[in-house]
Amino acid sequence: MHVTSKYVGGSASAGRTISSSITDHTPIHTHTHTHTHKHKHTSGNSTSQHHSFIMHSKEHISHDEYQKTADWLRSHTKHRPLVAIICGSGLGMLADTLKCQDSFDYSDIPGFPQSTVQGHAGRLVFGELKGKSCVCMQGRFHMYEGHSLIKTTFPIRVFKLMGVETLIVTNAAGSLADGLQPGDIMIIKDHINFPGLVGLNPLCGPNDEKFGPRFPAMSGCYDKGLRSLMMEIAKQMGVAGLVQEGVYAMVGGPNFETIAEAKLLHRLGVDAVGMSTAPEVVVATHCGLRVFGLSLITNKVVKSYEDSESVNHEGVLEVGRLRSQTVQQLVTELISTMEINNNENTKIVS
Ligand SMILES: O=P(O)(O)O[C@@H]1C[C@H](O)[C@@H](CO)O1
Ligand code: HPA
Repeated sequence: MHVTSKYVGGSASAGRTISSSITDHTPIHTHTHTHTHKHKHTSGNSTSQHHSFIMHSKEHISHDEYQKTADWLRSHTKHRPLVAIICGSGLGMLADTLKCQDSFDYSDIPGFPQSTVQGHAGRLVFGELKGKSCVCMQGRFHMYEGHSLIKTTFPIRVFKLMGVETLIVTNAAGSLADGLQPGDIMIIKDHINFPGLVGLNPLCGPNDEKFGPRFPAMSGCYDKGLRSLMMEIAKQMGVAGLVQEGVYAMVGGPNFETIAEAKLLHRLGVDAVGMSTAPEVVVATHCGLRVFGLSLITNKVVKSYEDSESVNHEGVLEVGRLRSQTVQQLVTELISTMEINNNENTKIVS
């Protein structure tokens, strides 16, 4: 494997003591925060959102509806992306690095849900990363916002219909593993979809065979080749000490874990916990997308009654900002280096 890019700011040596600028490759210490949360207000009808959440298992979006949104986007942008990126909390800046941008507020895209979480801009950005056409979700949808899982994962099938072949998911997550510190980056090796295990699964309801089979396999849903490519890239960048593989667990949120829940997750072998990603990956795998996932560890999950620290969303966003450059460099290099099918979809329509 040959990784060609040069990096600015990475130390030559791997290991936890890598030093660079204070905002980048240094270990990050979290604090107990006492800020109150500010939520974005949207024009969405909260009553109908709540209703659709309750009705999640009966809700159905037809193939035509996904197609309509895909067609609308194709007619409004010259880009024909093969790679889609979902930006996690505090990681939206990745989209700003795209060249030749066409961007759309979610509220302007027919059929798109609205993002309501602070730190999620609510914009779809098309553009080029290292000459490769990409689409980036600056803000994702979470179950706890009141979206049904069908709505939460709506963009994935739209991307599929637009010709996307690879999905890169990023998220902010709390660590259970002793070896994962705030500021570390976890390549997702596998996930535990807690809502899915009890039937809160976007694939519930009538199966659309045009997207995939009724009973899709999920073993190997995080592409092995891309995982090892990312490790190689991290070594080349001199940040291998910040990067390791692990298991992500999705919980429903929006509250962070109790100490008893944290102990349970730890005993189950969960390395990092968050409130997203698994439904997106399930839908992407169902429709045959290749998936790569990355968690930015923003906090340690409190798992001792002696510990007086507590986590909050502002702290999560802060670590996202501090590590955004490293995450951007890693993802950019992954896209630049990975093999992408070179069919007519890669071309920009003039
Ligand atoms: O969208 P992600 O999964 O990155 O967001 C995480 C989980 C919650 O939405 C939020 C908690 O701070 O960050
Ligand atoms: N728990 C759940 N979700 C999260 C966390 C956490 O500690 N940190 C960021 N997202």
